[in-house]
Amino acid sequence: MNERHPPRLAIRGLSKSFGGVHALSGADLAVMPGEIHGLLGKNGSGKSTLIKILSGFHKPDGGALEIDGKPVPLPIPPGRSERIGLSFVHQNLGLLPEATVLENLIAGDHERVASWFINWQAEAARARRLFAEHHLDLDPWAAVEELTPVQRAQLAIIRAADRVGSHNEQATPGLLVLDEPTPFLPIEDVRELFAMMRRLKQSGVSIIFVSHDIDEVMEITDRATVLRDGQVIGSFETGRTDRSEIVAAIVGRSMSQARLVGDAPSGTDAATVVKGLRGRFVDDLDLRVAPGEILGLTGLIGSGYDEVPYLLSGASAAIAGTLAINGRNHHLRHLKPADAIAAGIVFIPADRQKAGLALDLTLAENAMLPAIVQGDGRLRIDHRGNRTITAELMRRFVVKAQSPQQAASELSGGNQQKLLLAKWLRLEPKLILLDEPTQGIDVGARREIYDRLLEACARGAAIICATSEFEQLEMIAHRVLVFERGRVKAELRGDAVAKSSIEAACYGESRIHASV
Ligand SMILES: Nc1ncnc2c1ncn2[C@@H]1O[C@H](COP(=O)(O)OP(=O)(O)OP(=O)(O)O)[C@@H](O)[C@H]1O
Repeated sequence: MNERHPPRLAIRGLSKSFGGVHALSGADLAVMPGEIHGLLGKNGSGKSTLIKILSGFHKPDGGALEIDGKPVPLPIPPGRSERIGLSFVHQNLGLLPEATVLENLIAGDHERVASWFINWQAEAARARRLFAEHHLDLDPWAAVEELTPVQRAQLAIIRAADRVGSHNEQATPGLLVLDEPTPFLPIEDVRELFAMMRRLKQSGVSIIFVSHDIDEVMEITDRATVLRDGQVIGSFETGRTDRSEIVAAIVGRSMSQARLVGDAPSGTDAATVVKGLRGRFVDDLDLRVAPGEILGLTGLIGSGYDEVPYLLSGASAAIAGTLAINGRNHHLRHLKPADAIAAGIVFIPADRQKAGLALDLTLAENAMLPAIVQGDGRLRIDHRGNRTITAELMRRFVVKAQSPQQAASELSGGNQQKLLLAKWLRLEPKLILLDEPTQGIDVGARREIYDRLLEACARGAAIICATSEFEQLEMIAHRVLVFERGRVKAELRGDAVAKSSIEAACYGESRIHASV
């Protein structure tokens, strides 16, 4: 980080309202050359709004921007970002899966593809040099859909760095904005990305790293800025700041990370029982979960734990296996999602935008959908009643939105996730299947989600939660199954459900059954 230069990026008094909502109020932010700067804040705190102003998507109501000490007029015209030294990698990475690595690298780079003729061999040689410089093992001719998730993230980041490096009119290495690039990546891959970010930093690139993962922010950033309700609460040197201080700044109060559940409920009379489950990754799995119990499933990537909720809900076809719930036995090969819902099973997938919500519909319409599926097929919709119920769900699940009639697409990512949970828990299901339930949810709202899940348990629901977040399991799981190669490698219960022992079980070699 170079302290003598003017900030790579300086924002002063940036504001933006949507209707009556102050998404951003007078926000200040400074990022130095070669600095990795975290941007933290609760769901709906204004992070995306700030970034969308920088990318030229939103026109701010007021505020000033300087890059490398020079004023830049706002709004930024669409398509100008790279020329002023800014480049963006959003969570979906913006890659074309069917195209090659090389095509993705130059797609949309108008200066490179403006001529009549693209010299593919020369472009491939250039790409190879670029990848070698950044220690990346990428084949320019490989299809992006064949890359691993971390390679895709690396490609998106290197493309952004390359663009800003070559098009920036100020000839500096520029600033990259990485908007939650890691949530679907396992820890080993996150480390690989961090190594790449450190190398970019060494070459003078500045990075804004948006994340809900406080541990990641503490590990990779030099400083971090916290937004709350559209206002900057403060900027911290992460190496010198306590984690709990940052959490308190995010949520506005101190938060305990203590375990929220006690012993698993006793008595298994009415348990959900799965036998002989086989899928693409899961191999001959037996499990049972009692009413009122939260069973966590975890493991390293590819271990198969995250396939289980899809197989038990009919979202993916099982090869074999049975599920007994409520005294009825279901053959999982033939189970359809509608059968699962009728049997009292709900599934909340990780990919809320593609698989969870109808983004063009309103919040109330989204909240109503499961009730239609569950109903008798006759469409008698009580819109007014539904709006009232939705308003109540919004209050209970702390969904920050203007009204039940707002489009789901206008909600911040975390608020979309809370809406998704509200919509399914409204059915008071017997078995709740979750895949990464708090992805993109801020630390304060997580606690509220956990409380809603614990309420569902108290009512007698059983929960199966697949997650790579060990801390989450420590807080809410009565019992944890750790997977390896599609099979259960370790079972942890009671006080043995701790972040450290889950980590040890994932990375350890032997089969362990720890319980207290
Ligand atoms: N296009 C829009 N129309 C109306 N309101 C909006 C729009 N975009 C954002 N908002 C509102 O502005 C506020 C800030 O939202 P923003 O998306 O910036 O939050 P965020 O910090 O990125 O949240 P998350 O972590 O959940 O993604 C929220 O109250 C959101 O509902």
